Order: sequence, then C-alpha cells, then structure tokens
Amino acid sequence: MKKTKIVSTLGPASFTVPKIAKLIKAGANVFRFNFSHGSHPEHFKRYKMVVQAEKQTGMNVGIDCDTKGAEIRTTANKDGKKFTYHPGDTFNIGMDADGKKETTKDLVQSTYDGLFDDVHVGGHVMFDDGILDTICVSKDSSKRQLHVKVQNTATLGSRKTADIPGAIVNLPGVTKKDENDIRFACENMHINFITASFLRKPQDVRDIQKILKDENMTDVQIFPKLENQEGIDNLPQIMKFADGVMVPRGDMAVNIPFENVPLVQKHMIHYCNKIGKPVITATQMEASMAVNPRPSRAEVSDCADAVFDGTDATMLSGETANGDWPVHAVASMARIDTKAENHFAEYGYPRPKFDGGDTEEAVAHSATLEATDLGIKTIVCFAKNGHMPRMFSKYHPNADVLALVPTERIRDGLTIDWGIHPVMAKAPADFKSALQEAMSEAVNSGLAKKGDKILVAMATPVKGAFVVTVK
Ligand SMILES: Nc1ncnc2c1ncn2[C@@H]1O[C@H](COP(=O)(O)OP(=O)(O)O)[C@@H](O)[C@H]1O
Ligand SMILES: C=C(OP(=O)(O)O)C(=O)O
Repeated sequence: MKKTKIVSTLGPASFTVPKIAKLIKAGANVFRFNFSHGSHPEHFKRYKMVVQAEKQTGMNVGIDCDTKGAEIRTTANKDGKKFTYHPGDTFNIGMDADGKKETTKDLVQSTYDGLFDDVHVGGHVMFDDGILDTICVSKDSSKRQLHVKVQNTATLGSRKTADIPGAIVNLPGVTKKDENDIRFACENMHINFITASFLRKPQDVRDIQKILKDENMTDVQIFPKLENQEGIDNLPQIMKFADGVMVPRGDMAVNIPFENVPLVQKHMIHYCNKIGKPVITATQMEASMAVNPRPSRAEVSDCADAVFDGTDATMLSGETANGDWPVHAVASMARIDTKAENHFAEYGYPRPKFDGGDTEEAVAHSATLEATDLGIKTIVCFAKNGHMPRMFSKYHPNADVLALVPTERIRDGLTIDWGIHPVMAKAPADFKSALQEAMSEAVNSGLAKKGDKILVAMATPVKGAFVVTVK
C-alpha cells in the first residue's frame, strides 16, 4: 500500500465525479481547494462531487482549504484572456486592494496597495511564482502606478501571484477574505485541513484557531505555508501551535534565493519529523505534466527526494487543477512515491530516535522496531484520537499501519499522515475482542490473510503491541 500521501488540487481540469473518482483510485488522499481561485459556489459544487466520488469508490479522502493569505495577486484578466509578454515590453501595475478591477495587458492590477511603496526603481516584481520577471523603470505617484519592463517571454493568466523578492509585506497574517473563506469551508465543506498561505508568526496560527473555535471545528488541522524568510525563521515558534506544515516552494523560491529552497525543504521536513508533525512538500513536483503525459527526469528525482527527505505528503497543484493530464499526474506520482518509500531504509534520512514521549509514542516506537525485527507486514493500531497513528508515522515502519478509529472526523484527519491507512471501527470492549477485531479488519482491508502474523498496538484496554497470527 502506498505510504506517502498525495494532495491533489482540484480546479477546472477536475470538474466531474468520474474524473475525481479516477484521481482517488490513482492515489489522491487529500483534495486541496485553493481559495485564491474560484467562487464559493464553485468550490461547494466541486466538494459535493468529491463526496459522490468517495461513495462511488468506497474510499475516503481529506479536504483541505488553502487560503489566499497575505499573498499579493493580480486580479482576473479581462475576458479571461491570457497575456503574452516578451523581453523589452513594458506595462503598468495599478493598485487595487479590493481586487475588483480587471487586469489588462497594459495595466496589471495588484491586490496589495503597498506594492507601490515597497518596490523601488530598479527592483523586481515577479509574477506567477517567478515565471514572468519584470523590473520597475519608473513610478507615477499621482496614479500610484508602477511602470515595469519585461525581462523574459512569459504568459500571464488570471489571479497569478506577484512577489517582491526580499520585501516584508505589510498585510495581516489572516485577512478578512481568509476568515470568510475559512468560515465558508467549515460550514459547508467539512474540511479537515487548512493550508494557510503566507503565515509568518505564531499569532497567525492562533488567529485561525480562534475562528475554528468559533465555528466549533477545533479538530481542523492547521498547516502554515511559510513562504518568506520571516516565516521560515519562525518555524519552531509557529510549530508550537500548528498541526503540520507545508513547504510551499513556489512563492518561497521567489522570496528567498532559490538555491536555498532545497535546504529549507530539508530543514522543515527534518524539524517536523523530530516533533512528529506531518509535512506536505508542494509545487512544481510534476509541473511539466500540465501538458505532457509523463514527468521529466528532474521531476521524478525531485519527488523521490522529498520522500527520502521524510515528507509525509507530496502535492500536485496546476497539474491536477488546470492541466491536461490530471489522472496521469496522480498515477505517476504514486509510482514515484511508492518506489522511493520502498527504499527508504537504504536512502532515506534517518528517522528521529526515541527521546522521551508518552505511552502511545513508546508503544508505536517499539512496535515499529518489533515489526521490522519479525518481518511483520501489517500493524493494526487502535486509536481514540489520531495520536498513536501519528507516532507510527514518526518512526516510519516498513509495515502498513491500519488505524482503527471511532469517528469519520478522526479517520479523515489521518489522510495526510505517512503510512497510515485509517478506517472506522467500534472501540473494543476488552483485550480479547480487540485482537479479534484487529484480525478481521486487517483481512477486510486486504492487508492480511489467514496465517499471517500481525502486530496489534493499543493504549486501552491494555497498553502494548501484541503479535497474533490471523485465524
Ligand atoms: N478553483 C479554481 N478555479 C480556476 N482556476 C483554478 C482553480 N484552482 C486552480 N486553478 C488554476 O490552476 C493553477 C494552479 O493551481 P494552484 O497551484 O493551486 O494555484 P496558484 O499557484 O495560482 O496558487 C492556478 O494558477 C489557476 O490558474
Ligand atoms: C503552494 C504554494 O502556494 P500557492 O499555490 O497558493 O501559490 C506555493 O507557493 O508553493
């Protein structure tokens, strides 16, 4: 069973139930709804299709609300057109904090009013994660417009990111739009995760927690996207409050020197492995598959390397949201992830050592060692909440971990965690029925057959891991 989870962004390319069902069957574990794009009704419609696709496939996925955050974007292009620029072309950038004015080829609108003040003549403004590079040649204070010169040939679509390398953006961590989007997603889409763009401070996570409390949805897990140096520097403080993290390499590679991105990726993954919190590695993992049915060699290596670094999940963005080959993209990512994780013992970054923890962690740690020593392929873990399964993720057993949990919310909240196959089951009344239930669920899920040895890990009614032979 594939252990590394796949987050797949939904968009115009994945707008039918059969297409979404195919993405699930190909290996998508979590669907990401990017609130930088699309309307609430559009996201809701697509969410309903996911629910139908889950029923059709009999497989469950997690739902992620990705906020726009304190991110600078262009507005929607006039008539939905794309604009192609060449080196030496010039255009103006207008300030439109409300994001209501349309972008035209000659006047691109920025959703951040402070862009005018933060960019100096000679400074760069980069669009669409750096795909279109421009340099400011003059500023018109009366109109608050920047006049920029294009540096490379590129095409600009609607609502693309705009970055000022190195600048500290004076926007709140969680904007009014983010709050509205989070409330909508909580009330209508039963989200399990929030991947929060451009978070920079621990307080930003607390602000989202307050909204979740107000919505009575405190089980939604918050994954900050640390996209600039300030956020990256605050990783330890932010992770005291966050449930996991995303390595958002798109904006990051524009905001910090791009050669630093692989190091930051490793640092974030290793840090979160150590504290036992999940990590999503994101952006351009199979970018060429937006137009090609096969990934490039560099993409195959990049994706495998994220697995060897210790990521819990790999993500697809435009490849599944807006590309020509969404199902191929998920299927090829599943092949790459599976191959790499099967060789984790030889090439993976060493997992953390047990360094003090609670009983669940100690049981998960020793069961991981025991499964390896005994060549056991399946661990069944009873969990009241997601903690013990997450501790298994931390220690990366070769065995598949079937997590038996009491509610749908806990099940779907584990869709992001490496190596965990979450299934709902009733809490066992006693030790004997726990072993019985573990055996039958292992068989039902296809992870074991009669005569196989399995390890059953639990924290109640007794604490420990027990080897049993499936009857
Ligand atoms: N809900 C949507 N509606 C329209 N277009 C979308 C949607 N989601 C994604 N896209 C398109 O797919 C592209 C890649 O998706 P993603 O990486 O999530 O976006 P971005 O990098 O712009 O944040 C977007 O830039 C956009 O053109
Ligand atoms: C994942 C990212 O964010 P977004 O797709 O929202 O730009 C990124 O910048 O890498």
